[in-house]
Amino acid sequence: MSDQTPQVSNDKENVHVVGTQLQSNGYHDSPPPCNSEKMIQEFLQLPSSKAVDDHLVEFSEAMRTVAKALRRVSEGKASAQAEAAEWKRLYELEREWNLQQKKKGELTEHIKHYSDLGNTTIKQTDRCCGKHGICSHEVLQDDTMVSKSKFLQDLATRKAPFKLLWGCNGGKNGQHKHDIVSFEKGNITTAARSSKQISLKWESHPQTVLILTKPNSTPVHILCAEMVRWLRDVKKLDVIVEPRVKAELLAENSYFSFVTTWEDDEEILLLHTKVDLIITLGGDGTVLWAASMFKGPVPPVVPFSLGSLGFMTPFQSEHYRDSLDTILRGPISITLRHRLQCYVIRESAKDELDTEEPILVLNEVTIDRGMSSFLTYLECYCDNTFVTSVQGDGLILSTTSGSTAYSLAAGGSMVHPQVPGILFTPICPHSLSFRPLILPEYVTLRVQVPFNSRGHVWASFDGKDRKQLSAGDALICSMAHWPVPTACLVDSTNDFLRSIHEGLHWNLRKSQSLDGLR
Ligand SMILES: NC(=O)c1ccc[n+]([C@@H]2O[C@H](COP(=O)([O-])OP(=O)(O)OC[C@H]3O[C@@H](n4cnc5c(N)ncnc54)[C@H](O)[C@@H]3O)[C@@H](O)[C@H]2O)c1
Ligand SMILES: Nc1ncnc2c1ncn2[C@@H]1O[C@H](COP(=O)(O)OP(=O)(O)OP(=O)(O)O)[C@@H](O)[C@H]1O
Repeated sequence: MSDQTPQVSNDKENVHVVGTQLQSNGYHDSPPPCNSEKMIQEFLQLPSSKAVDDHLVEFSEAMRTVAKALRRVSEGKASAQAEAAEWKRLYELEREWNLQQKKKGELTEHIKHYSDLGNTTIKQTDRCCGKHGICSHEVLQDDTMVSKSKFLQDLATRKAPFKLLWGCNGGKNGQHKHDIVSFEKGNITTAARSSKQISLKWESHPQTVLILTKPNSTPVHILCAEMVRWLRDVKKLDVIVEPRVKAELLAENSYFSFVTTWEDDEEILLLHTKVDLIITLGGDGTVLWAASMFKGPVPPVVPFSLGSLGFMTPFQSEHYRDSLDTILRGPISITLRHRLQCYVIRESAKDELDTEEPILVLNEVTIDRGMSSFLTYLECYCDNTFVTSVQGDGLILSTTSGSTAYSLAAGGSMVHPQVPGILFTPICPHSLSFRPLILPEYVTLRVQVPFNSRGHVWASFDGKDRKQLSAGDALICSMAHWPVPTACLVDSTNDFLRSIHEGLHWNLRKSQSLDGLR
């Protein structure tokens, strides 16, 4: 009771103030000044005061409804934008598929052969396996561009076909199953899983190798020259290198004149139609570089370690002959590393289809505050649902391959690269309750810079190509349809575990001793 007394007297003051203000506004008469609790109680019972309370309650309810409606409108707009972008992407895939189908009839003998094996585009997922559950790869071919490209014409015309098999190192027991969930006889089971170790089996000998090298490194240059000789003299293969590397090789010895390269960056778009195998000499950055050169399908990548960490580079350069012998013979275990496809939509865009060129990332797209000292303020949507606002240094949307890179440093989980998913990891969030998320691979994420954002933010793609995003701009991100197949030293799981142990010293701890125990 003694606790309540001061509260009543506070109410008394409040009531007096409210009553006076209302009188001056002319809504109703104010109660007389009161000196006792009894009078206050009586006053509170007055119908006029109740009417004021009702007004206030009604007013605050109305404000809440308006706030809810505004929020729904903004969420609705963002989800409509995300949906439109998704429709555009699907439309483009459809168009691309139709074009390929049209061209198939005109293609040369060997392209027909590839095409007959099947196709792995999004529209083809239900048709990509033969009756033995064996998937074949897709060959995208643009004859007009190929005919313009002299260096590609000079190369052997036939690209080595291969099959992809899901199972244990291509063994007979494992086959790719499309139906992960089965409901035979009304019982739902998940007995058949799709993500078994994938194995690549050549159907004819690979003929063309693209070598990509880390620049400005003497050991890399020496190894590259030696490897090119061996591939040509012993393995009788065609070798393509970057223009910079060809110049370096020719400066060393005119013997290397057989090595081909491209003159025009447009020709890079066609490399996938001729290259059987990509060899990278460098670190993880060189693998990212190789992936970034291919905006569509990517030939299998064999990453040799000549960097400092080498998380994605399991092959040792000293043993390159043995490793390449094994790989050229096949079958090889591969990791299909998923990529993310990112679009920027500017505030000034005419409509949701007016996006900038898509950028594919193997590790992650990061949206951060750059040089700005303000907190980033980002509104995030997943398909049609508002996820959260990020207030902190930024946000990382990462692939599972990238889970061991920047996302890991920001507190994200390490995820096996064969797990399909998108990691949503905040960078230094100014909140005690923000934890990283892992979202399923089929979602489309939208990161919106709201109009009340205090500054610009910056998007970077695998640590490169920074783009400024201003208020009203948005970034759309979803899983790309073109993964990066990387050759494994042993298999996906063994390589991943070895990398986290050797590269990151994961869970390194001295063993407990038995000393002192009875
Ligand atoms: N705080 C951080 O950890 C931080 C900050 C910026 C960028 N990065 C990472 O650097 C990447 C760019 O790599 P780079 O080599 O061109 O730049 P870089 O030369 O700055 O090297 C970054 C380091 O990250 C390692 N790395 C790259 N990808 C990895 C992966 N998937 N798993 C484990 N480690 C990986 C590299 O080996 C290298 O040691 C970005 O994609 C980003 O993930 C990390
Ligand atoms: N072919 C290339 N052309 C241009 N730049 C490249 C090429 N290959 C790699 N780079 C860039 O060179 C830088 C260093 O390469 P990389 O990361 O492979 O070497 P590292 O730093 O010694 O190794 P690690 O990543 O294992 O620490 C990266 O920023 C990468 O993007």
